[in-house]
Amino acid sequence: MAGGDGIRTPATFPPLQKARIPRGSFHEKSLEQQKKGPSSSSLSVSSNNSPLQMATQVVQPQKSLESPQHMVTPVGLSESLGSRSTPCSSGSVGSDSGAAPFDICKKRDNKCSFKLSRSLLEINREKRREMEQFSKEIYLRPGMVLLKKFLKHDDQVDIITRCQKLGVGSGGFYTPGYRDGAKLSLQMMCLGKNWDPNSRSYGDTRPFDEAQPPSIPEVFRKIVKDAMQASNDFLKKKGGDVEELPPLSPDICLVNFYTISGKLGLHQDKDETKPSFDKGLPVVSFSLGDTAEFLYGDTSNVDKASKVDLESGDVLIFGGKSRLIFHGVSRIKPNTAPNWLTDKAELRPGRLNLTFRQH
Ligand SMILES: O=C(O)CCC(=O)C(=O)O
Ligand SMILES: [Fe+2]
Repeated sequence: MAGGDGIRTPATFPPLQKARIPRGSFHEKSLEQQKKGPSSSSLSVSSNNSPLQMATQVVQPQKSLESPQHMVTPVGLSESLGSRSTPCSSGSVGSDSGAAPFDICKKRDNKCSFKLSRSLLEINREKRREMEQFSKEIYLRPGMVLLKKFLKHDDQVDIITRCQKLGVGSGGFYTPGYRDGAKLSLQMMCLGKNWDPNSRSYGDTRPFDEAQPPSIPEVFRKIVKDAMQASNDFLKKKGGDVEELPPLSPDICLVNFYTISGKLGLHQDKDETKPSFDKGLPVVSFSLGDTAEFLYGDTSNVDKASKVDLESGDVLIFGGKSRLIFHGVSRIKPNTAPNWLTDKAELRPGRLNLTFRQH
């Protein structure tokens, strides 16, 4: 995440425009400006629906969903609009370090879990049916590949379990806050290095509680490596002048948990280093749980963005010519997580996302 004009600082809400916010942040722009697109984007504007995108069912977003008001949850409105309105949100906010840790998994209730749990036979049948839908690769645009259903079932459960444990410990999930009181509609945890949304920079500890981010589990790195390999094998097979992506050795992983009301405004991931960008080192993103409507495009103008669903098990890679693409999550589709996953991993309603980068 991170970055630049838009960083994960989605949107504008009228009262926030007066607040102290970093120059050039997405907060700074008026609603109208955001609809029109940035006046000084670092990327050139181009219309983006290539025939390939159409062929891969990438569709233009519905305008009503992309209203910037939806992308930010100012304090005071969070109870009705933001992630806090759902029963499963209880993470600490910014410097509010006394709050209970946020648990991405449901509390086990022994009394009712017996009655509600589905039979093993049923779960296995569903798992088999899911596995029959083979993984496939989708070329979204130069430098951007979507590996559908790349994460194995057991890996998905393992990733959730590990993130749950890390998330309730030191350096675990919190609601990123801003000095101006606006906060993102998600819970965040950093692995490897801390990304600070206020200064938009990486550090060894997070400023509000001095906690050190947990390290990136080795198994996560291995999956990233396999995904890069699969993506490059696919690009090689495609041939033509399609660029392959340089290998990533991630030292940062940002973990986001979106409740069903979670969102993330269009932004660029541009707080990593120049050598990282110059090499076009990709961002590798894992999706687990409920499906996200993911937007991407050449500007922060939501009306010009393309849209693709990210389902549980999907891995999205954007590097090379797409490394600085604008991207965001316009909504989470409730009740779309596979039943076998919610049964086994007991993930709360919502979506877990991990983005790996190299500083
Ligand atoms: O949730 C996602 O798919 C995107 C997350 C993201 O863009 C970020 O963390 O910077
Ligand atoms: Fe991002």
